[in-house]
Amino acid sequence: MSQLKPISHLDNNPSTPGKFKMDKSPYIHRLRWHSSLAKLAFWFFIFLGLILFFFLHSFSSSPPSDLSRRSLRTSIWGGPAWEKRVRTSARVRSRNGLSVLVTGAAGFVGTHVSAALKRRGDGVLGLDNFNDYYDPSLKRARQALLDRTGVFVVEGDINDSVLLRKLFDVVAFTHVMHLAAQAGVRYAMQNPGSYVHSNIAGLVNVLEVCKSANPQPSIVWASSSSVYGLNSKVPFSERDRTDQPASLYAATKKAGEEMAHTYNHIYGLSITGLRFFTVYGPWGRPDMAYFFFTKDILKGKSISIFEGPDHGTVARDFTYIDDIVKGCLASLDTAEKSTGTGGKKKGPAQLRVFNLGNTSPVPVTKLVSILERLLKVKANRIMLKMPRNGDVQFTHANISLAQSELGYNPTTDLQTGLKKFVRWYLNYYSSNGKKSAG
Ligand SMILES: O=C(O)[C@H]1O[C@H](OP(=O)(O)OP(=O)(O)OC[C@H]2O[C@@H](n3ccc(=O)[nH]c3=O)[C@H](O)[C@@H]2O)[C@H](O)[C@@H](O)[C@@H]1O
Repeated sequence: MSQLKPISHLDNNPSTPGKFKMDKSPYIHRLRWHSSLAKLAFWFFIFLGLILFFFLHSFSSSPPSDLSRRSLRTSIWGGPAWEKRVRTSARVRSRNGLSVLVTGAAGFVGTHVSAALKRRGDGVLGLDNFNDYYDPSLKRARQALLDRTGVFVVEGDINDSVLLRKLFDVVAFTHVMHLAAQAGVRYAMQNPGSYVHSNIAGLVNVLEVCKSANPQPSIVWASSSSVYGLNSKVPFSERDRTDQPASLYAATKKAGEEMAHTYNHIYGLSITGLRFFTVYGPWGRPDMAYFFFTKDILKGKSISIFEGPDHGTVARDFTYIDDIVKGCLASLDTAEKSTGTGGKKKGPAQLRVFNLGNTSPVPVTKLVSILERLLKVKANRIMLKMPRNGDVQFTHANISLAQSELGYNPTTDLQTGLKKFVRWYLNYYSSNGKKSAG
């Protein structure tokens, strides 16, 4: 009997030394057949028990890693009403408008870019997984803001290729503004897997879906000034070396730029990478220094300010969000069409990388002084030697390429931008006293 074959095969396998000494009478044979079955069942249940144990254990360990939190998250989507919302949100309302899928739409830059696109009549659909890297209630508040402007944010992960393909089935997006990422330089030491999950696997998934979409969209995505790493030539130009990342975060962004090259080369995807320089402003990210310095100064808590070797200045080319948004929109507007169809390249396609910075680095000590003045509270400063945590001592953007190709021209200095941030912060966190900055 064919069913017996695997068993007899198992029987011939000398897994226990005594097995082959047994009598081969039919009765004994049946007994042996039953005992093998019982053994199989026994080991099967032990195996099942072990799987169950590890499964439950991974749930109960606290706190769960960011990666596990992400992968456990399920999104609810689909159905005619959902598709209608998707279509309505992505509908273009101006002549020659774009139809843009914005990933990371409930993030800091994603919210501002989505709102700006919608305001000028482009079709916008958001996608965000609402992970809890920082307070998700802030992301929900941004979502509510977008909802009021007519942007629907679908809850889902960029690694979910079924969802992404579905979105492209429903809407023929002309552009993808890919901003979903695991951000933060220092957190990469705590949760490296989350960077691989979002910035490597997630990006590949987005590129895979875009390459097979018909028509292929043009892609603009967020790289980072951190790719310059240990580069000491200032200001940082797109032509400078970027092969010495100082953090895993930077390494994943650099890897993203290389993968962009590959997808452009093989599939004809039009891709533009934007190296953002320390973006700040209203609705910002609570994991960034200007944000948690504000919170801690107001609470009377001490703040650690990093300094370089020999008390060297640590400085950043802080860039205001409105300037970044202009750079993002200009990148979308100047993006050429992808050239592939059916997953095949038909001709050379555009591949670009731009610095989007402010061109005027400011020491972190000066940032703190501005905050003190705006908040009318003296900070309790603790000067600390910069820990080896992925930080670099300074950043400074050369923006001449973005100026000539995109017409990018940042106009907001740190004092002006922080004033707007502080106004937003006080208003957002003081309203009814319920919210807290974490
Ligand atoms: O430009 C970029 O590409 C990057 O900008 C920021 O990274 P970073 O410039 O390190 O911004 P913050 O984390 O806000 O730090 C700003 C400055 O404050 C300093 N710092 C930070 C934390 C702290 O406790 N003390 C302190 O002095 C840092 O060394 C840095 O010089 C973002 O967090 C990254 O996601 C982004 O990719």
